[in-house]
Amino acid sequence: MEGHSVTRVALLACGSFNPITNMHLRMFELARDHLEDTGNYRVVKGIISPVGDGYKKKGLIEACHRVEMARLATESSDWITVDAWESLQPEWVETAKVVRHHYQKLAAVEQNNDDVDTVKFAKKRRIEENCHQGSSHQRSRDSPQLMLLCGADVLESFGVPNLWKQEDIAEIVGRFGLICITRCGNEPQKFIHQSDALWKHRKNIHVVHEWVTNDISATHVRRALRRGRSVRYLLPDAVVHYIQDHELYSAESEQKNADVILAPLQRYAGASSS
Ligand SMILES: Nc1ncnc2c1ncn2[C@@H]1O[C@H](COP(=O)(O)OP(=O)(O)OP(=O)(O)O)[C@@H](O)[C@H]1O
Ligand SMILES: NC(=O)c1ccc[n+]([C@@H]2O[C@H](COP(=O)(O)O)[C@@H](O)[C@H]2O)c1
Ligand SMILES: [Zn+2]
Repeated sequence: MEGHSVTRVALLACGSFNPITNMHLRMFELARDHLEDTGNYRVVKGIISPVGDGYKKKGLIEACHRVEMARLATESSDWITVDAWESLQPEWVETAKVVRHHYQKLAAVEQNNDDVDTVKFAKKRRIEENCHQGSSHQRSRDSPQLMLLCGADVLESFGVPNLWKQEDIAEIVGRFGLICITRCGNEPQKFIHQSDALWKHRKNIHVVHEWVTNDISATHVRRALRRGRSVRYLLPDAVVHYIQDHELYSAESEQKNADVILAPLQRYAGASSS
C-alpha cells in the first residue's frame, strides 16, 4: 500500500525466568505473528531480560544460572536474544527503568549505524535535532519502537497495591506500548476495561489471545524437579541438561527469600505510589 509505513518493533520481556520455559519462547513467536498480521509492524528483535537477585522472589536462584539457561534456550532463535544488564544491577530495577535502558541502547545502535554510514548524514541530523528539542519522550524516527511483552498475570499485577508506581505504568503503556499474552485464569480485556489508566492507553496495549492454552509455568517446572519428575519437552533440552549438570532446583533452593518481602513491595510500602 503506497504511503503506508511499517513500524519496526523490538519486544522486551522482563521476568524471573526461573527457569526459562518453552512458553516464554512461545510468547515471542505469538507476539510477532500478532503484530505483523496487522500489517503495521515488523518485529526485528526480541530481548529477554532476567530479573536481578535483588528482586527477592521466593525460590529465585542466582541470576547467572537463569541468564545462562535463557542463553541456551535462545541459541536456536535468529531473533530472540538475552540481555544480562538488568540481572547484573546490584539492586532490583523497576521495569520502567529497564524499558528506558533498552530503548536508549537501541537508539544508540541506530545512531552508531548512521555514524559509520556517511551517506546518511541527513538522517543523523534529524536524530540530533530530535534530541536537542528535548524530545526524550518521543521515539526518534529511525529506532525501532520498544514494547514490553508480558503474560496477562503481569498486566493484572498492575492492580496489586504497592507493587507498581502509577507513573511507571503510565510510562510503559503510554510511551512504549505493551503486548500481553492471555494466560489461564486471567482476563486482560476486562482488566483494561476496568482500569481508567489502562483504558486511556488501550490503543497501545495489544492483547494476544493464545488459543492453544498452555499453562506451563516455571513454578510447575520447579515443583516437578524437586520431586524428581521429568520436565523434558516443557523446556529446551539444553536447559534440562544445564539444570541436571548444576543440580539446580531443590527443596532448599525453593526456600530462598522465603522470609523476605519482594523488592517492589519493600520499596513502595509506606511511600506514596501515585
Ligand atoms: N504459560 C504462560 N502464558 C502466558 N504468559 C506466560 C506464561 N508463562 C510465563 N508467562 C509470562 O512470561 C513472563 C516471565 O514470567 P515468569 O518468569 O514469572 O514465568 P512463570 O512461568 O510465570 O514463573 P513463576 O511460576 O515462577 O511465576 C511474564 O510476563 C509471564 O506472564
Ligand atoms: N514496579 C515494577 O516495576 C514491578 C513490580 C513488580 C514486578 N515487576 C517486574 O515484573 C516481572 C515479573 O516477574 P515475575 O512474574 O517472575 O514475578 C519482573 O521482571 C519484575 O521486575 C516490576
Ligand atoms: Zn510468573
